[in-house]
Amino acid sequence: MTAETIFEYFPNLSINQKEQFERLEELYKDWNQKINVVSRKDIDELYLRHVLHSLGIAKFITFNEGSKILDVGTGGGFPGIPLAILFPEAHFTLVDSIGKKIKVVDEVVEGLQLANVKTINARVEEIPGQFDFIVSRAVAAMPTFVHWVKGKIKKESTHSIRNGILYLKGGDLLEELKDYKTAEVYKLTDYFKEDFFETKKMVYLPLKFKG
Ligand SMILES: C[S@@+](CC[C@H](N)C(=O)[O-])C[C@H]1O[C@@H](n2cnc3c(N)ncnc32)[C@H](O)[C@@H]1O
Repeated sequence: MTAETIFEYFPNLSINQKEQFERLEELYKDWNQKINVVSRKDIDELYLRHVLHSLGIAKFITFNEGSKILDVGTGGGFPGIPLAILFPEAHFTLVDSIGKKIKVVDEVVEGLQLANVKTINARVEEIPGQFDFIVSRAVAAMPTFVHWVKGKIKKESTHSIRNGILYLKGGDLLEELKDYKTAEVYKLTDYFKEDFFETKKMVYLPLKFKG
């Protein structure tokens, strides 16, 4: 898959956004050679496994101008970087506890001149601030994750849905979500036709969840 597929799924991109998506491959390849943060296979299929997967969140919600989004355990910048390209008017904070991962993210942010991204090298439990939405992929089981972030979600919403967590997850979520009656699960195959998404889901957990 190339950046062209991203443009087909998201047809209203500006020239600048298209260029940013196109540059991602080169930037990640360069930086991954110096500091290995993304597996070889994942780098070869960057647009499918990382970029399009991250953008599953954007098929569910459009982030407003000025809204504040926290990406917890961003690793090499996913889902935060693709979402920050797509929503240049929203503010993204990308946090990870591993310094070398944040170093790669910083280089990609600089390479793309992404003005709406701030990075923090810390455990999420330690950072201050409140956000409209918390996004994440593949970081911790839901109860642990909720425990980390529940004080970090703003009560007042500027979106048409309640503020909360948007979490990209795979596998059987029944057990993990059994205590979260308000959780909504979306299949990414409803948005994207590639086989890769067959096991991929997104969980929306609105504020005022139990946990
Ligand atoms: C499996 S990786 C996923 C990275 C990225 N979200 C992705 O999907 O490509 C999990 C990441 O979460 C980070 N992490 C785990 N616990 C964390 C915490 N409490 N605060 C911040 N980052 C954390 C790890 O350092 C690691 O980079």
